[in-house]
Amino acid sequence: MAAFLGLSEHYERFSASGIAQGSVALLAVLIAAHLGLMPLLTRKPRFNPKDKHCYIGGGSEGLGLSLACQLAERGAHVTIISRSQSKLDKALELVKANRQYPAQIFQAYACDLTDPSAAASTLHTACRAHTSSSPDYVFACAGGCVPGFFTETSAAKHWECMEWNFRTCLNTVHEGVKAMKADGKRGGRVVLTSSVLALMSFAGYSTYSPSKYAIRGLAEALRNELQLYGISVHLFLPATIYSPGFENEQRLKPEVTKKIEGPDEGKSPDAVAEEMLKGLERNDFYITYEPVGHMLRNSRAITPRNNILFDAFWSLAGTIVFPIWRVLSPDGEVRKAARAKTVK
Ligand SMILES: NC(=O)C1=CN([C@@H]2O[C@H](COP(=O)(O)OP(=O)(O)OC[C@H]3O[C@@H](n4cnc5c(N)ncnc54)[C@H](OP(=O)(O)O)[C@@H]3O)[C@@H](O)[C@H]2O)C=CC1
Ligand SMILES: CCCCCCCCCCCCCCCC(=O)[C@@H](N)CO
Repeated sequence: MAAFLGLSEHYERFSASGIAQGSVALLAVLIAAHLGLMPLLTRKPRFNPKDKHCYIGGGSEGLGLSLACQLAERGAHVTIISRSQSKLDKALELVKANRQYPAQIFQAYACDLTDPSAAASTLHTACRAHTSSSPDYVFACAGGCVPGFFTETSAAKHWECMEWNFRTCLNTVHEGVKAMKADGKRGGRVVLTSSVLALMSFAGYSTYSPSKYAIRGLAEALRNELQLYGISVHLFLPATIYSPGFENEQRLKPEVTKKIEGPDEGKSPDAVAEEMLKGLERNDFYITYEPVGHMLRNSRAITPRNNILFDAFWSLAGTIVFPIWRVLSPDGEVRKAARAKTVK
């Protein structure tokens, strides 16, 4: 066909040229990146909580408490925060039961993390028991869900849910990162708890999903920016967790919402906390642990396409273009700035 069109000569010249060889090399790099080989080339410090100060916002129940116990079991110093002192007292006993060695420090502080100044003073107080004035790993787990139909939920309640999830996360992480930066601590980690409902949403979650999408947005910006200080950022995206919080939300949940999320099996807080730790060991940025999460993380989920054909093309183009651009521009520029120490 090419010969018929008189193109064979052009083809031979093209294939011998640097452009063709360069393209093949670029394609090979792309495929390697997509196979997940890039992390092998850019080695990050391994996640090991032993002897580390792990600071958990929302650690007296559910996911945060399970996480606190598992971190204690792995030899970490653990601080848990929540609003209610009575829940904290009970929780701290459970955390202490996982002690591995006498010098492990376990603390619990009552604080409403929606309040930025209370969040700040609590973090600094917790660090006083330690040699370093910043925690090593910060986990933002506080929050919850008030499902309901959009118009049947007051605008004030919508905003309250935003504060409950986004503000508690923001305040915890903001203070933790400022302290790490002031200490010049590298190798710190920040884990933001969002939900699979930050990758798709449907009826009943108009109060909740926006706050979880906001956390996802924060994680995206911080993953890039905190390379300035050598801090890794992770976004945890769990599906249903059978926690005390979930029992409350079930009482308010419209039937239609229950039907839609019916196929989701759900897991215990212990099992979900274990999945978070596995994700941290893999050094994943978006941590998902079941097929629904993996599919949502890699697709446009239930968002309708404008045009199936064009959108399939743009989807493929984006999958190729953005990972390259990320390395060259956002990550490249931030790392360059970090090396040049131009950032104050
Ligand atoms: N359960 C689920 O199906 C899912 C949950 N998630 C998310 O995972 C996280 C944990 O959920 P889950 O384990 O179910 O939650 P729980 O309600 O079981 O526990 C939440 C914890 O956060 C604390 N907390 C809540 N609000 C505040 C606040 N303002 N300041 C300080 N501490 C607070 C609670 O203590 P206290 O009340 O004493 O303050 C408690 O210790 C949440 O962010 C949730 O949105 C994500 C996906 C699914
Ligand atoms: C054949 C098709 C298979 C696809 C199945 C899709 C199942 C939908 C899963 C929705 C899961 C929603 C979890 C909500 C978690 C959460 O954040 C709330 N509980 C708030 O706390």
